[in-house]
Amino acid sequence: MEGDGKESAQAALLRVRDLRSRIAGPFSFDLPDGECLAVLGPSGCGKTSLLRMLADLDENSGTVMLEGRERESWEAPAWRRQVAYHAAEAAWWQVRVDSHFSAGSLEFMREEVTDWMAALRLPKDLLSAEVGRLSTGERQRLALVRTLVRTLARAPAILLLDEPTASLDQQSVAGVEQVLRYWLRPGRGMVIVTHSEDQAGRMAGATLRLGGNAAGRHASG
Ligand SMILES: Nc1ncnc2c1ncn2[C@@H]1O[C@H](COP(=O)(O)OP(=O)(O)OP(=O)(O)O)[C@@H](O)[C@H]1O
Repeated sequence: MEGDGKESAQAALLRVRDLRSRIAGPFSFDLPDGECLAVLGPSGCGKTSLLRMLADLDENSGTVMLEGRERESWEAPAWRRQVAYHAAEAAWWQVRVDSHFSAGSLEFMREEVTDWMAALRLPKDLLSAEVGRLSTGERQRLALVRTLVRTLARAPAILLLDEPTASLDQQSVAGVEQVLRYWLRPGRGMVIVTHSEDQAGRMAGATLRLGGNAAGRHASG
């Protein structure tokens, strides 16, 4: 995996060149099909900004291509369905957990959701629980289930994960990583922001290290 205009040996699922906003970048890298890129760097260096630009949630310039197709040729809602941003702190706006899933999706994806809940060490009845009674860690893991359900029927699909295990215990971290590894397969790619070198080593084929001034550059394998 590399940036800087050179062709990567493996076809890039996501290609990023000179992506920047007024606060972060420029960023250039290739994400090969079926791979995970870890983004590391000190607080405030622009990691969240990078993910939000990739998802086209914040104003940005530069080139982003998915499967060789420029982002500008996608309708914005279609792009955000294929390139899903998973925030460090997910928003919950309904009383019950299951009200946050689109109609029928939990039933349709029952098998996968059951597997994920088990791997994430979440009792199945939490899906019908009230959000207000959940612990922080339960909310965090349920938010991941929500994001995964959103992406499951998409191809290609990119998952942009902002510190998905930030406040979790070791067993829950292992569960999240297991679920993410299961999710990653041909036609999919993942960018994970983490403060853990160990997690980057376990999850990612390449690492993008950002400097301290929101100016990061190229991925190194
Ligand atoms: N809307 C905004 N307007 C101005 N500055 C912003 C805005 N959003 C973020 N910033 C600044 O841009 C820089 C990068 O923020 P960003 O959230 O991307 O950092 P980060 O690397 O994800 O940090 P952390 O590890 O603490 O989550 C920070 O200095 C932040 O204060």
